[in-house]
Order: sequence, then C-alpha cells, then structure tokens
Amino acid sequence: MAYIEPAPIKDKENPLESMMHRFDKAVELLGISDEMYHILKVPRKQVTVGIPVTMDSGKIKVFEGYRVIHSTILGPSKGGIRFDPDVNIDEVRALAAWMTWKCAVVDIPYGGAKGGVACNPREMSAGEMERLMRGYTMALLDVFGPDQDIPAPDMGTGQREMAWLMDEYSKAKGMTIPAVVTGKPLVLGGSLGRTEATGRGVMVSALAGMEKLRINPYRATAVVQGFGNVGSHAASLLRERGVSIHAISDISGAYFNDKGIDITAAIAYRDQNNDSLDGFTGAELISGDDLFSIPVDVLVPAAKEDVITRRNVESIQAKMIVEGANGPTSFKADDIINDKGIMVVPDILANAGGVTVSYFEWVQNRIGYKWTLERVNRRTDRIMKDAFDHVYEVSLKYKVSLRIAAYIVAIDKVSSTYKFRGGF
Ligand SMILES: NC(=O)C1=CN([C@@H]2O[C@H](COP(=O)(O)OP(=O)(O)OC[C@H]3O[C@@H](n4cnc5c(N)ncnc54)[C@H](OP(=O)(O)O)[C@@H]3O)[C@@H](O)[C@H]2O)C=CC1
Ligand SMILES: O=C(O)CCC(=O)C(=O)O
Repeated sequence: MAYIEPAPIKDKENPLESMMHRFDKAVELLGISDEMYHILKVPRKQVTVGIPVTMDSGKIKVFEGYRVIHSTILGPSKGGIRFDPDVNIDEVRALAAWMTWKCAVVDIPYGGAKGGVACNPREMSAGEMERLMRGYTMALLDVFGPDQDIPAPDMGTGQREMAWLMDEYSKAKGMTIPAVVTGKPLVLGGSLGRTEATGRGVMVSALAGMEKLRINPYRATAVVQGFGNVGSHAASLLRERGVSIHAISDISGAYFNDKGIDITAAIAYRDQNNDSLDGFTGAELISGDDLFSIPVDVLVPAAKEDVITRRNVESIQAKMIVEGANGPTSFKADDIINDKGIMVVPDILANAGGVTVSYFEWVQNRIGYKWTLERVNRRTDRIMKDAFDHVYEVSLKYKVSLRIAAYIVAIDKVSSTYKFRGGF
C-alpha cells in the first residue's frame, strides 16, 4: 500500500502533520534507519466503510466510518471510536499512530488503532445511534477481535455504545466475548475506574509536573477546556487534590470564576441539562477563546485537536499545559511554547490513564475476575507516575521537551521490538 502524505490544507491545521512533525524530530534524535522510519510511519491497515442507517424519519442515510490499525507489533491494536462531524481519515490516522506511541510510553502490550464515524451524535436519537453503532460493528467484524483489534470509547461515544458493540459482535460470533471491547458498563464486564481513568491520569500527570515546577497543588489554579468524560473527571480529581478550577468550557462557551468553580455543581448541572453547561450560573460566561489567556498554573485542553495554534499560543499565561485531549496543540505552536518556558505534559503521556484501565478491563475479562477500585486506581497511578518519571529523565538526557522525550521513549521501544522480531 502506498503511503499518502498528509495534505496540508491552507490555513487549516492537520493533526497528522503535527504527529509526523514530532515523529520526525524524535526519529532523527534516535538515529533510526530509513527502513525502520518507513515501517513505523505507514499504518498496517486502513479501512473505510459505508454504513446505511434507517433514520427515525424512515429515510436511509449512509454514514462514512473508518478504522485505522497503525501497529500491532507490541500486541493487539487498541484505540477508541469517535463519533463527531469532523471525523476524517487524516484525523483517524493521526489518532491511531498516537495510540501506538501512547501504549508504548506507558508500557502496556498493545499496538495502536483508532476508529471514527463522521456523524453528529447531538442530532441523533438513541435508536439512530444504536443502529449506527451496530452497523459499524458489523462492517468491521473481521477487523475487531480480543486478540486482534480492541475498540473503546472516544469523543461522542461511551459505555452505551460499547455495550451495543459487544452485543452485536458476540451475536455474530455465536458466543459472549466481553474482551472484544473495553469501556463497557460494569454489568457487561467493564472495569471499575475506567470511566474516570483518563481524567485520573491527567490529574496524576499534572501533579507530577507541578512537583517538578515546585507548584503547591493547594495554592494552584487551573482551567479545563472540554467538560465531557476527560475534562469533567480531570477537573473533579484536580479539585479533590486542592487545585482551584477557575474556568471550564464546552461548546456552549467558557465559564469563569476567579474564586474557583464548584465542579460537583457543574457536573450535576450538565447531567441534568442534556449534557451541556449552557446556562450554568456558578460562573461568568466568557468566550471559549478567552479561556486560553486566563493566568493560571495549569491549562488542561480536554476537548479536541488543534485548539492551541500559532493564532492563540502567544496569549497563553499558564505555567503548564497538561494535554487531556489527543493532539490539542498544533506542531506550529511547539517552538513558541518552548520559548515561553511552558511545560507541556503531552497527550501520549498525560491521557494514557484511559487505555491503561482499558488494558486492566481486558485482563479482567480474560481471567474472568474483577478487581477492586482501589487496586485499579493504585496500579493506574503507579503506571502513570513511572511513565512521567521515565519521560522526564529522557527529556533531561536528550535536552528536549517532554513531548519529544515521550516520542523518543515510544519509538525506541517499538523499533527495538521490530528489530528483535525481524521477519521483514
Ligand atoms: N474518553 C477517553 O477515555 C479518552 C479520550 N481522549 C481524548 O480526550 C478528548 C475528549 O474526549 P472525551 O472527553 O471522551 O469526549 P466527550 O465527547 O466526552 O467530551 C468532549 C467535550 O469537549 C467539548 N468540546 C468539543 N468541542 C469544543 C470546543 N470547540 N470548545 C470547548 N469544548 C468543546 C464537548 O462539548 P459539548 O458536549 O458541548 O459538545 C464536550 O464537553 C478527545 O481528544 C479524546 O480523543 C483521550 C484518551 C482517552
Ligand atoms: O481505552 C482505550 O482503549 C483507548 C482510549 C483512546 O482512544 C485514547 O487513549 O485515545
């Protein structure tokens, strides 16, 4: 298969371009051969599917879906499924590669994959979502498998969608196979701690970064962009550790309170308000763009890609950025961030708590046993802290940012595995 270079669209960010830029830098520092460079760069498999769905109106609409398997060298491929209007093949390719690097950074035995469907969950009924998820599962029946490719939630999907996927896959195979997907409801073999795991990893990474910068969490302030799964749990867990959250946001706008937002109240409001912060009164409504320039210790982008770009990077006043989202920073902003002396805990490290607990879920499914929440959290915290410390050491050794250090750790691990396995 020919590898198609990401197409830079004028004035538009391309996450695949950002991923490749950092990859190229790390590869150069590691002195990887040209052959290995191409092996690591080209995805193993890329599938596009058309999914016809009967809408509630009775009309049939065909949705375009993707699954990209970037690598399976460390184990079965792993990665979430995104339902969002902006989903496109370059985005899914970038997200799949990030999964490979992420699993390698936290040292769990998975390769990387990602899936997505271009659709707008906010405009779809539960029935339409169910038919779409079941259709997507059937279209990818030969791709998914507990030893092959194991999906999970991402933007626009959660436990409910993972339950439908598990049911559809199991029916097609004639037996119940919980380990084909993670992020399931507890009663279907989900793991305690998975829902909040990504936010928890963000919290652990933020505290580890604060320690290096000598910031006392009890005097620290933060803003969080995105108040879905990752953002709301990150905000809540940071608050529990003493950090005052001065602003939160979703698509309805940003909500600012310099005395600190009551995160429990904000979550309760969102849950009773059709998953939206629209109308939240515990804070002043400001524009989503203004959130980035609030002077705080920690900025947590937890919504989507390319929200920190050359356009707004100069206005950022935070001392640290902890990337809850995948690819929230365009590579074009990297140099300015470094010049400003802002510490960035990169996505492939900071948001790896989710896939870590997905791995625990898969292990529990395979051994037919359930771990306590205390055990899940303790192991997650250990893995996240060890990964942070390792990446930090590598950043000192190579005199590079934590982001490039994380790519170095990941690429070194994946390329060494290829060398040992051989067989090209
Ligand atoms: N879920 C997981 O376990 C993991 C997720 N991630 C990454 O974290 C990010 C968020 O995922 P997740 O929390 O699951 O997704 P959700 O769909 O649960 O939440 C996304 C949140 O971002 C908000 N949002 C979207 N666009 C904007 C915008 N332009 N400005 C402000 N807020 C916005 C949404 O608002 P609204 O609801 O109003 O649309 C929603 O609050 C993604 O990049 C994902 O890939 C990474 C690792 C694991
Ligand atoms: O939990 C998983 O398996 C994958 C989560 C994910 O998609 C991500 O980390 O970006």
